[in-house]
Amino acid sequence: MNARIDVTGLAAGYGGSPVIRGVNFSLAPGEILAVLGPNGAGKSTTMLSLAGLIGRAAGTVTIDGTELSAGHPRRAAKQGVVLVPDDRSLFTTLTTTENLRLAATSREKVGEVLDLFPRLKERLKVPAGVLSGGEQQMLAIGRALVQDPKVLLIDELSMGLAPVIVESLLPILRTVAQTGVAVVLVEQHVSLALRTADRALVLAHGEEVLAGSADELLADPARIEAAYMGATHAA
Ligand SMILES: Nc1ncnc2c1ncn2[C@@H]1O[C@H](COP(=O)(O)OP(=O)(O)OP(=O)(O)O)[C@@H](O)[C@H]1O
Repeated sequence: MNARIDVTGLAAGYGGSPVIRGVNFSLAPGEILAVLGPNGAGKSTTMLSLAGLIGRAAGTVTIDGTELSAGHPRRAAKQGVVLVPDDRSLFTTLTTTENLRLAATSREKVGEVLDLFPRLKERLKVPAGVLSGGEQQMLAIGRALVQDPKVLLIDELSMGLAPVIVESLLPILRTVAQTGVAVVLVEQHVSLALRTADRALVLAHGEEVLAGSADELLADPARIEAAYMGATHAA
């Protein structure tokens, strides 16, 4: 496979104690991977480590074959790995336009994002803090996309949103992937995530306990349930 991101034996944690161990996956341009697992499984820790916000205790990560800098969020972003964090991290007193322009690599990128999210075009002069939850999530994803990512990491897109809003946002990730971006999606809504993704991996207690194609896993909910309980399966 022509990997856009290749993660091998990733371990990371906080204050010297590893939380995740032995996480492996490869993703080609245009693919979507769902990272699933129960609370505390290490999903966010995986994302924070890939984005350089916490260090790497072990393992290698490459982007288009080049080693990704560890523990340096700005360098990771320059290499094309951009995170939409679960708290969305918007500048709430700045307007939609200002949030996008501050992050953008070019004006064209802002235009592309506004074409992807027409709703934001109607809210350009509104402070981010006044937007609805769904609009804030569009803006958070937009802020990541204007940085022209090769790998887009999205932590809990559905956080605090009504299922109907989540259902309307997830297909946009497929549109983004079709431009060649590899998308890694951490999600609590298992079936929504599997319907959006090409492949999935399930973490439990910081380790990979199940991996497979999204279609395969959707067809076999008992395997997912067992994995959530921490049982290990062959891929
Ligand atoms: N800043 C931190 N310092 C110390 N331990 C942390 C920190 N953040 C998370 N942890 C611990 O790391 C483990 C994994 O947490 P993480 O947030 O990665 O899990 P998660 O799978 O994303 O869970 P959730 O779905 O609840 O967000 C948990 O035991 C958590 O308490």
